[in-house]
Amino acid sequence: MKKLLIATHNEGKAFEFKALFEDYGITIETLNDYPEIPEIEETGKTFKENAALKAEAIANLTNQMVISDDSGLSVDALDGAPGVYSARYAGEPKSDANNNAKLIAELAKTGTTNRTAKFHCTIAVAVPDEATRFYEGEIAGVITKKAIGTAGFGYDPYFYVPSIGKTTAQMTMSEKNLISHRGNAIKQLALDLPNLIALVSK
Ligand SMILES: O=c1[nH]c(=O)c2ncn([C@@H]3O[C@H](COP(=O)(O)OP(=O)(O)OP(=O)(O)O)[C@@H](O)[C@H]3O)c2[nH]1
Ligand SMILES: [Mg+2]
Repeated sequence: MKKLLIATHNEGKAFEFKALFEDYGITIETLNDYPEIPEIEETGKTFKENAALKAEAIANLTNQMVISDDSGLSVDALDGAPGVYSARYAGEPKSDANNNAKLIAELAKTGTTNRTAKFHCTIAVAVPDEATRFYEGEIAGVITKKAIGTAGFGYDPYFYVPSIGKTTAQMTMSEKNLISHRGNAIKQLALDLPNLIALVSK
């Protein structure tokens, strides 16, 4: 297994996957390398449902093992929002800047001092005619009032990790990958790598 297709258009995720899989000698392709593949609608109500939708559709279209990532931010004071709508919280077309502005406005509206949140990531691995496998990861944090840091993507400038003393946008990619929801999900996947390699070489 030298090349793996990640069913994503998100360059921020793709960068993190590339760095994480490099350590295993695996090269990553994304949907940006396959412009002919149509957009898969994320109609699921959970990260797991959406991750399955994306991985299974693309595995069936390309007849190969495909990995997907469905992830997002859940804010306690907003009853778990933006959750599965994280990428399109402020509507289409997707915009990190508009999503962050809405997040800060919605939190301010509640008048609460509780700014705890978590990032969640579900990775799905689909192979045609096989049961899809899932790997999950989370990281806890606190939403800042102002943007801090310029690295990463999405909500990173507003996601402060108390145990590290930085937002995820102040971390290098390897620092973030060591502790992040995506890094933690990939650690679970890595534990299962022998089974995945057996699946793909069937
Ligand atoms: O600051 C962040 N740091 C992260 O590490 C992170 N991981 C996820 N997110 C947010 O959650 C959405 C995923 O939604 P999502 O899983 O549907 O992905 P997406 O639509 O961006 O791409 P695709 O993989 O579906 O093509 C993203 O767009 C972001 O807003 C993150 N924000
Ligand atoms: Mg998406």
